[in-house]
Amino acid sequence: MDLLQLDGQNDISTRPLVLIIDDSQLNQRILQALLADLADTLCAGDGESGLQLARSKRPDLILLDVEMPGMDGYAVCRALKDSELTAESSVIFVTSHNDTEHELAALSAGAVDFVSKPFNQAVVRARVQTHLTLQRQTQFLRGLASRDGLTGTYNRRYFDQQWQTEYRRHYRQGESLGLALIDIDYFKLVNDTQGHAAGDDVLRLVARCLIQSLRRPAEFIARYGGEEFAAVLPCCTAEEVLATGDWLRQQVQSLQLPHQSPTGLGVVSISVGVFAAKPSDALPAGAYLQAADHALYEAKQQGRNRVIAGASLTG
Ligand SMILES: Nc1nc2c(ncn2[C@@H]2O[C@H](COP(=O)(O)OP(=O)(O)OP(=O)(O)O)[C@@H](O)[C@H]2O)c(=O)[nH]1
Repeated sequence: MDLLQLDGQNDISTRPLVLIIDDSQLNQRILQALLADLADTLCAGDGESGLQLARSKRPDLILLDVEMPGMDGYAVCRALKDSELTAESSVIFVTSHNDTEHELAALSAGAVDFVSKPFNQAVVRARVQTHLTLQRQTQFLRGLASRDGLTGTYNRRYFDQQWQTEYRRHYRQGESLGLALIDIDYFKLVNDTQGHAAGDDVLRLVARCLIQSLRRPAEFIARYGGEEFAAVLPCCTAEEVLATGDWLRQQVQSLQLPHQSPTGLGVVSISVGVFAAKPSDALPAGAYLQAADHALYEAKQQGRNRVIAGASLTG
């Protein structure tokens, strides 16, 4: 299995989804029929319900009418582009206005294209097809840019961004957020005794095992440094983070990868430092990293192949 797809991210094999926001049911039906073989479609009859559907279904492309009761198409487009959840959906305006002024207004609101009504069906299909292809290519490149080339886990840059996002989300929702820092024990000895290529293989196998061992969809693994990984564990209590850390430790040990480490264990093992708490002003995002890192250091000091829970150094 491709590591890029192990956790369900960047899966470009599914059919694209197009959301049609138009107050005319006739237009909705015509567009749905027109796109039936290109994409799955969803319809909304006004801006507000269109926004709600866009947030929950994350369509690849949105065909957006301008004149609608309540929010007009430009306001809907700006709201889509302002939200992290919907900004990546491409928007094509489908409107009875066909002058330059409206075309410019559509593009400056964040749309990628503009089609005038009455529309030529072949042209609408061709434009939708073009933007779906571009959208898929962008998703694929974005996926590659956030991955570590050797192990297929998320990379440090993605971790740094996503950690801040998760921290803010948990702060708003008053939920406990968990973090595990994971380091392969005596990894230098793998390189020294078995060679650098074998070291790379161990990194790949441990990474794959960590990814496959996570059990909840929003959890993810990132390569944090050379032989160090981070597990981000949303909505996770102090008790749960300790249990997850130990589960990961057991899973790596059960791979039974041969290793002549001074522990005498004979197989590759990991040490894990964990920390979980509700975010607060006294506990900024960086404090979790400090606490988990300190705990990881303790796990190494106490003999490795173990999990230690950190205490907040600031709170
Ligand atoms: N093969 C390989 N080795 C790497 C990679 N990145 C870092 N390393 C090696 O990982 C080793 C890490 O060694 P140390 O930090 O000394 O720690 P350790 O041997 O794992 O020992 P402890 O962490 O104290 O248990 C170094 O020798 C690095 O060269 C990589 O991508 N591939």
